[in-house]
Amino acid sequence: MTTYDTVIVGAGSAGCVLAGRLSADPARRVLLLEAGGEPPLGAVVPSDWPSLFNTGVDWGFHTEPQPGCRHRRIFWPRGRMLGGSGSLNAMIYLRGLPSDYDAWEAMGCPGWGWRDVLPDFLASEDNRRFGNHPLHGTGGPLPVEDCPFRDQGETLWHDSAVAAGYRANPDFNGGSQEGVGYFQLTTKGGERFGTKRAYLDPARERRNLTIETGVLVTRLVVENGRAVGVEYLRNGRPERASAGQIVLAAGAIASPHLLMLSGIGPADALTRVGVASVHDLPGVGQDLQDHPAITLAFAAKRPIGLGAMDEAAHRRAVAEWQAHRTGPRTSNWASAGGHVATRPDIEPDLQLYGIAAPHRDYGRFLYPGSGFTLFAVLQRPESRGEIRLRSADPLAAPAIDPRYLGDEGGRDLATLVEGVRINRAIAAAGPLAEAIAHELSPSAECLDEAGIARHVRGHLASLYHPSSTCRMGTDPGAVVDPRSFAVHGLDGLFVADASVFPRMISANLNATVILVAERAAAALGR
Ligand SMILES: Cc1cc2nc3c(=O)[nH]c(=O)nc-3n(C[C@H](O)[C@H](O)[C@H](O)COP(=O)(O)OP(=O)(O)OC[C@H]3O[C@@H](n4cnc5c(N)ncnc54)[C@H](O)[C@@H]3O)c2cc1C
Repeated sequence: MTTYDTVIVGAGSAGCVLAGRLSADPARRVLLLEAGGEPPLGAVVPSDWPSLFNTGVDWGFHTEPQPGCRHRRIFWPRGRMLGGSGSLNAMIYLRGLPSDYDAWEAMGCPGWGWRDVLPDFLASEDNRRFGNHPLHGTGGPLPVEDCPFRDQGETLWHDSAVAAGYRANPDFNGGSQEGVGYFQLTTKGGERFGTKRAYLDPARERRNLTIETGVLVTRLVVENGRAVGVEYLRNGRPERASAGQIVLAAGAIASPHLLMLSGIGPADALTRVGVASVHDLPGVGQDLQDHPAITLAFAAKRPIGLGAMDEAAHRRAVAEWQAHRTGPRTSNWASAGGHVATRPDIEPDLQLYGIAAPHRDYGRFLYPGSGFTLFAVLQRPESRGEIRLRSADPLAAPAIDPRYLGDEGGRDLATLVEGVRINRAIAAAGPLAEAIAHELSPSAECLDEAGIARHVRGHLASLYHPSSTCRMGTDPGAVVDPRSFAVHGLDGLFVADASVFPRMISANLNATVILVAERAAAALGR
């Protein structure tokens, strides 16, 4: 058994940052353990991320049946490769609202307010459009740029949203998030550029960094209140590594799962499935939050943009990408969007997307021909769910129960119903009104309030943003210390990934996951 200074579990968005930063100290021996392997070509070509779903690089989870969603199990892809979910995400770079981080601070996380986190966001950013700017950084490891390709259908959506009364916003990470425009992406030279490329690859030759892929971590070894090592399977055979610091960066599902498999979590629940309690920590796996989304699809009167591409046009696009790293394959197909408020007195509570192809569930169900899909995504869900152990077997997935639309007041459902109305208003305005032939089934049949609510319950999908299952804080339900990232009550054990968010943010998560990992690396390196 080899001994390291730091073992990092999971080479995802956060794990790659941690490995890159911590191994910069040549005196520190770092081991990075990852269940998956090298990302395939589909993780490099920006347009191809949905094609990775349900393949070997996707954990391909499903939720428990959701009572609020007609008892459907909802699909939750997660990356299983170097770069993790950041190797199959849509690459959108968006920070939360300043009020999100101020709320974190108010929840008992000193130093996490907007004033404090902004400099750290800027330090990791290398913005290729805005350059030096009070709200943007240059020279950081993470390239941020405009989507290199814009589809005609995306422009039509944008102009219709403006015609429907939403203001054009040239920079969602600028002074205000509100309005419609185009998201910036973490791409460079026509390729995905997540934290694997930005932080891990430059560190891979370091002699003090060992990267083990294809190994499944099954348990943390805790002795006398201190985490001293990890157990993992390589080709089904058990191995073990020990270290002074064990850092969980396995994501918002697997980090609480591993804690619970190791006896760290709500003692009663662990005992019920046959795991001996090592450290009773009731908050582990609790407070699960996600961004639920509802879509409407529309057929176009005539071929437009992406939907107009025939077999030959797709072949040309592939050839163009192969030769020059330009053209349609550099698009994430989700760069047109924005943020709107459903009530006059609040900050934007819905994120919108205008996608230039008619589909459901991120292309898993495609309608033939040209058209549009309009998304409304709930930004600050009130529903709270949990990750719990289904069994003591580390090879069994945990139960994922976000309890969508489970909030008592029904605010989550009401906001998504309003999102459907907003999207119909956009579809009926400006150039989309001209281009659209009709709304497609099944949403087309849902017209009154009750019908729209039925559509939301029957077709809500995830935007794939689980968070907060090992949240930072100092209250009895908190799991991680907001300054040191240490698991409360144990020595040598830390968590640094999307699971430590004290509360969901009003944006896609990756930029904030990188912030968490940068801060954890600084804290662990001290
Ligand atoms: C399809 C999709 C699209 C998204 N689009 C965007 C977007 O456009 N913009 C944005 O900001 N966010 C987006 N997100 C969210 C964002 O990518 C994630 O929130 C972020 O990547 C989470 O980072 P993480 O480090 O917490 O976890 P992950 O990146 O998921 O990393 C966890 C890593 O741990 C490994 N692991 C897990 N368990 C074990 C184990 N037992 N042993 C060994 N290794 C293990 C996993 O294989 C994985 O590599 C998207 C997510 C998905 C899934």
